[in-house]
Amino acid sequence: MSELAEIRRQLFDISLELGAIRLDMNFPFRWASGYMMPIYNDSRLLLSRPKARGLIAEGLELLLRQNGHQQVENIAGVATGGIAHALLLAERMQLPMQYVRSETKMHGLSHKIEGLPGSCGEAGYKGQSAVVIEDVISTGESALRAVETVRQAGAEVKGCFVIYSYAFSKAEEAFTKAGLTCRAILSFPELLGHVEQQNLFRQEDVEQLRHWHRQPFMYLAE
Ligand SMILES: O=P(O)(O)OC[C@H]1O[C@H](OP(=O)(O)OP(=O)(O)O)[C@H](O)[C@@H]1O
Ligand SMILES: O=C(O)c1cc(=O)[nH]c(=O)[nH]1
Repeated sequence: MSELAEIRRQLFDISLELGAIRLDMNFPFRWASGYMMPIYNDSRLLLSRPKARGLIAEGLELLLRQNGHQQVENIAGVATGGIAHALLLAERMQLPMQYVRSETKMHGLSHKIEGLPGSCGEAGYKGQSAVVIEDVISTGESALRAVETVRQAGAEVKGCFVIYSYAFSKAEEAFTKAGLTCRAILSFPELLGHVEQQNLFRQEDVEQLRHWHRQPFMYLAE
């Protein structure tokens, strides 16, 4: 088993043990995008386990290396879900870290990006490279908004790296349009493989989820 596959296996095990991944076909969860969906992954729960924190830092660094970005100069987390994960990676790689708010702060120093030294003006990154770290990718809108903010602040964004992605084609197309790759340690199709192999969900739930994933944005319209 590759190093990343082993990290993936352990992170799925911990997520399922913690109850971070929840299914409810009858009372769906409201997502940030407003859609009501039958599954929710609270990846923030992983932060409660030192073991998971280590695996996340290792997994993100491996993904960066696999994609040739080990020389990146900045790690930027998407607020709020991506902040802690970005910090874990920045600490491991001993790199500067920032986080990107969804809205500009309306008091204090009026920042949208926190952690940039100097005036944090439009060109705060001064042409340096950055990667954007997010916890979950559903539609990809939150991460791509942060990418745009980091670009506007003068960074060359090398890619987006995340803990868990639903791997929807809608998100993949949005990243392609933004000229960016998004790589995840864990994905929904891998989750289904993991739970099926270990018989962790009822087979009818697995089938329903597989069906849902083909046309997720039609879920309640069916
Ligand atoms: O790909 P998307 O469709 O944008 O959805 C994913 C986003 O949703 C969640 O954030 P949420 O807005 O719930 O806030 P939080 O990070 O502050 O918990 C998650 O942390 C991602 O940022
Ligand atoms: O799209 C979302 O809001 C979302 C989905 C999910 O599974 N987990 C999460 O934290 N956010």
